[in-house]
Amino acid sequence: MATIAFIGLGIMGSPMAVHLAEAGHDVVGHNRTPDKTRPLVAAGGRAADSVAEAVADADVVCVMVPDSPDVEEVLAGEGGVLDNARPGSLLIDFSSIRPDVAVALADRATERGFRMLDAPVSGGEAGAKNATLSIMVGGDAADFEEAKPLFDVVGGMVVHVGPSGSGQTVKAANQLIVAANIQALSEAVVFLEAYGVDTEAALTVLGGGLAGSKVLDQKRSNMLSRSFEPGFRIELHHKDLGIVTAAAREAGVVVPVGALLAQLMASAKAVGDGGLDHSALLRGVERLSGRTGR
Ligand SMILES: NC(=O)c1ccc[n+]([C@@H]2O[C@H](COP(=O)([O-])OP(=O)(O)OC[C@H]3O[C@@H](n4cnc5c(N)ncnc54)[C@H](O)[C@@H]3O)[C@@H](O)[C@H]2O)c1
Repeated sequence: MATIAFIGLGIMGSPMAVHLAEAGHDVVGHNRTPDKTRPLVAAGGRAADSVAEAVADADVVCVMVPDSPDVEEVLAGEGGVLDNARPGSLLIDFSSIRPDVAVALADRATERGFRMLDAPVSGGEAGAKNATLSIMVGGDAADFEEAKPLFDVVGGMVVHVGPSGSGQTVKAANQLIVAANIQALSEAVVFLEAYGVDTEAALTVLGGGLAGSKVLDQKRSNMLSRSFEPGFRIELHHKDLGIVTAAAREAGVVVPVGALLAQLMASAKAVGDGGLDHSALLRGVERLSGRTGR
């Protein structure tokens, strides 16, 4: 059993760390707001007051924080992982960040004697709670094989997709697909309601055909009941669409739907919806259609 430091115990990190502790690993968690360590401690893990304390004895360091600058701070900032973990230990970044930042951080980690994998996840809060996440892993194949038993504790579909940064590139594609799916579903729901169709019945039959999706299964109740507690915040998905559009531009690939989705999410943030679940893109459809207030 490994000693695992887990930095970032939010919506995703907390249940992931709990699963690792329940699997028998010695998990030491740290979060900027300390009360978030409670579920891990209740599951037999330990809480640390700082990154330095959490990583001091770790064989493996897991990171699950919001954005590229957060991962840079946790790894390379003052009091961070690179200065305080044991060289040789394996660093796994589960956060969704820019692929170029992932590559740069892996290079810095390697220079300091660490090994590093980028391992962003998909499956949402439900996937984290049920340990059924899809995990797309970039980095060295031997390091992936070493980490695979840990990935299997928190994940369902776990795939090594290529060298360092590849996991983040795949995750960017994932976020483009999910956002388009949610926007289309939102538009369909508002459209069906405008015609007075029984939306429950409609989504049930749609779910059995080619329009069926995990997005439909997981987000239909949020949309129909207009309950948008996250889940996955629009502001985080907007961050991911920024990654998609920048990386696509860099590669000379045109992503008009991605660019539009980034604008729609920026509009949602501008009206104060950034902290809501991404299924609240439906509110934007209602606003544009003059159908608010349901
Ligand atoms: N929520 C989802 O459905 C989902 C799904 C897949 C991927 N993701 C990705 O996973 C990552 C985390 O998302 P989340 O929804 O769990 O976010 P979250 O905001 O709920 O959790 C992030 C946690 O990190 C902590 N944190 C931030 N900076 C820190 C630092 N420097 N030191 C210690 N703790 C720090 C925060 O206090 C917070 O508790 C993001 O990159 C997101 O895009 C989220």
